[in-house]
Amino acid sequence: MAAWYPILLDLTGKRCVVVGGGPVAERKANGLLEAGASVCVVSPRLTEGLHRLASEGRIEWRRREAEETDVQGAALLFAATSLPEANRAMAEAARKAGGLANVADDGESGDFIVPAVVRRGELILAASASGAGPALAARIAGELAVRYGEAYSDYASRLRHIRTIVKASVSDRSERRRLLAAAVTEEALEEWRTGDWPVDSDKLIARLRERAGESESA
Ligand SMILES: C[C@@]1(CC(=O)O)c2cc3[nH]c(cc4nc(cc5[nH]c(cc(n2)[C@H]1CCC(=O)O)[C@@](C)(CC(=O)O)[C@@H]5CCC(=O)O)C(CC(=O)O)=C4CCC(=O)O)c(CCC(=O)O)c3CC(=O)O
Ligand SMILES: NC(=O)C1=CN([C@@H]2O[C@H](COP(=O)(O)OP(=O)(O)OC[C@H]3O[C@@H](n4cnc5c(N)ncnc54)[C@H](O)[C@@H]3O)[C@@H](O)[C@H]2O)C=CC1
Repeated sequence: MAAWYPILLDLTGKRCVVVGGGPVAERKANGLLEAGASVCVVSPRLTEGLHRLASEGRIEWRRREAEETDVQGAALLFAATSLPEANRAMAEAARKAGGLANVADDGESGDFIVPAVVRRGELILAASASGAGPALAARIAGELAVRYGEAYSDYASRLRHIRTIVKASVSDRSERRRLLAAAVTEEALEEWRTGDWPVDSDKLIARLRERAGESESA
């Protein structure tokens, strides 16, 4: 069994080909669109959702059965037809063409599998059971979505700004690490979100030193 390596890919504008037009293909296509990929779906039929995306011009639709040439220029190939042999043949073709393939009916015969994902702006939470139980991955992602609510989207964008200030104002690396650890407690994140904004750099550093000191003496 594979010891899968988790990674976040930048797919902005990159060509990704999904073969198959059922609910599984739709889920993959939607995940790809969220990541800004350029999506092409090859299938004689589409779900209603995929149909809408095609008519809105958000995906390219090749209305026919998949052919090996469909993988040309694809960074990623998602084989999600109902035919295992077609899925395997397309994955093989994608690999030969230098891309990576996902096989929906048999994860192990592809190069990567897709985790269950929760997006909160720049915060991305992913859960995977390595194919042992996709429903478990989905359940855990559902729990993470409750634990890490919409506020985390603001938290992440404020934190990006704060980190830029800390990096520009504190040259000592261990001090930077100490301050940034103090910046990410739930209490601190809520303070950045609800406090006056934008923050004054000197005041922010002073406040972070205070917070770091408090947590160290606690
Ligand atoms: C290996 C993998 C390959 C891949 O697709 O990358 C794969 C393979 C298979 N899935 C199957 C079934 C189901 N898959 C789901 C759901 C999801 N499946 C996803 C990923 C993966 N599925 C990869 C492993 C990831 C991991 O384990 O971490 C998720 C996380 C992400 C996504 O697809 O976007 C998404 C949840 C999204 C969400 O809701 O958050 C449900 C639940 C449901 O539909 O409600 C069921 C029914 C219950 C069950 O069977 O467990 C079957 C049997 C098909 C059959 O019976 O014919 C196979 C084939 C096999 O058995 O290996
Ligand atoms: N990885 C996952 O999360 C899951 C995977 N599966 C597996 O994925 C497969 C697809 O699942 P669903 O979308 O529910 O199936 P589905 O049967 O609803 O859809 C299959 C789609 O493939 C198209 N198709 C069939 N032959 C084709 C070909 N040669 N070229 C291009 N398109 C072709 C059909 O027109 C249809 O749109 C299932 O057979 C199952 O084994 C099922 C559930 C979850």
